[in-house]
Amino acid sequence: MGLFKKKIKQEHKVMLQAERAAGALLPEYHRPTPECPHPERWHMYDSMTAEAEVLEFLRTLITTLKPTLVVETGSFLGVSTLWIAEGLRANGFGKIISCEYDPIVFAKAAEKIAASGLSDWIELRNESSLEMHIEGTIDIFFSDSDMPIREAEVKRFLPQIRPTGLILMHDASSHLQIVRDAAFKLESEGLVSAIFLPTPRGLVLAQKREGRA
Ligand SMILES: C[S@@+](CC[C@H](N)C(=O)[O-])C[C@H]1O[C@@H](n2cnc3c(N)ncnc32)[C@H](O)[C@@H]1O
Repeated sequence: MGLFKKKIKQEHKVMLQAERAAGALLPEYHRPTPECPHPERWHMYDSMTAEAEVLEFLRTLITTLKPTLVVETGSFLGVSTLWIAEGLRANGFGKIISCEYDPIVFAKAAEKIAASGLSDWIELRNESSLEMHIEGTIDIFFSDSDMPIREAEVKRFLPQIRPTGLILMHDASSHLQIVRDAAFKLESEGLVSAIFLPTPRGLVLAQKREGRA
């Protein structure tokens, strides 16, 4: 091994950790921020999957807003995809399209989704959010891929997002400044109105300005 040991990709490392944890809930591990001084009051399955409370919030948003089309970028192991799909199943209609560009992670997510009984509500794609093409109008856009590309991702899909719909940007805490800055920038350019939920990793809820009645 020594010098030539290949660096294991963070996503793959967390994937193996998640497998070993076998669905056990842990206290949230992200460090305190001024807006969220007690992250340990939240829970997580692993450091990539959204906080357990955020997953519950996603499902509730789906049953509250009754979307026809939800788009998620960054499926990871498909956990947030499944919580959203549960909301769709409770509604009795709608679909989520989720993309994951890493083929190894994608294969794991596909396996999990196939075993879940929720496949009918999910279209999982092994592609990049920056190349993905979506037909039709998006009711909820959940941006949860690589942090440096979130601004580009939201801008790419903005024309297709319904003015009464919602844009969610995960990892927007002041600790993970890059997504927070992207949301501030989108707001300062007049593209969206945003609120910043003080969860451990930060969650932006936004609505596009264009077309607002
Ligand atoms: C934070 S994890 C997603 C967590 C997941 N949404 C959840 O809460 O269960 C981010 C994932 O995005 C993937 N990713 C990164 N850049 C991407 C891109 N451009 N398109 C699609 N997936 C991407 C990574 O491989 C990783 O699995």
